[in-house]
Amino acid sequence: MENRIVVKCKNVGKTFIQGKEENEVLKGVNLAIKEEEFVVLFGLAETGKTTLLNLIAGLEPVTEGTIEVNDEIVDGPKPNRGMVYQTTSLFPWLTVLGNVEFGPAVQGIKKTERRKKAQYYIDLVGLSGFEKTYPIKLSGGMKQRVGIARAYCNEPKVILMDEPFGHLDAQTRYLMEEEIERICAKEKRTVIFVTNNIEEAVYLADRILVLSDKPSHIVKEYQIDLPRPRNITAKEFLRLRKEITDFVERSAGEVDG
Ligand SMILES: Nc1ncnc2c1ncn2[C@@H]1O[C@H](COP(=O)(O)OP(=O)(O)OP(=O)(O)O)[C@@H](O)[C@H]1O
Repeated sequence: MENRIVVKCKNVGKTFIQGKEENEVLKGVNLAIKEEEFVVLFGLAETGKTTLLNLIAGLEPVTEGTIEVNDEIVDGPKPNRGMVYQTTSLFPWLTVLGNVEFGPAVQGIKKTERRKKAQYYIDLVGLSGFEKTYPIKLSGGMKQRVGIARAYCNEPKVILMDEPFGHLDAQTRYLMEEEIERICAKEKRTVIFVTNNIEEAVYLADRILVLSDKPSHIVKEYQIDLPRPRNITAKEFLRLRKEITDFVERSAGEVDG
């Protein structure tokens, strides 16, 4: 059976107004993302990837068009959309367990039930044994694991990840890409993942949506049907990586001159 559509953007536009300046960042964005699909938003710097993610999260209002998540118009943040940021803003006064169970606690889920849930996701992200540790004692990669567990623990319909590995060193980044692949295979969710790293995009995505320059819209999409886990040195992987890079550079070049 065809998976149903969970996220829909219809003719979405976003203009920021700062004083007398108007900055039209997105214009005519149309997309449809299926249940359990892993979609990467890819584009050069400042093409509005984070802005689009924030609109889908309901953290910013659209200026034009509509966004629907799970058949509901987005008009503010909701627990059915979980965010994982580049620098994970963990609560420093809470332990790993406290951070992960924070969402369910706010939603009023009883202690035994939310503990069980939190423990499941802590184990899933490979942090068993660190339940009582405070964020200050964790490495960057471990903090991102907590951020992922925290997002999953709300059991959202859609997980939105904004360059979650952008600040990690290369080695940890590779490891976390493998980890997210493993986590997604076990806990199927709809994921929208922002990156400007092409290798990461091809490694993780079921589908890559390429954003144009500002005002941005989706200029191209690539269905990535390579078997998982993917081999970053495989011929087809390298071919796709080059094809997408060439496309993005060519389209940027057309605008530049
Ligand atoms: N809250 C805001 N107020 C005003 N302008 C904003 C705001 N958020 C983003 N912008 C502007 O929107 C444009 C796109 O920024 P955005 O961060 O969405 O791009 P991006 O593709 O995610 O960039 P990068 O890859 O560099 O992180 C930029 O010109 C930025 O200045």
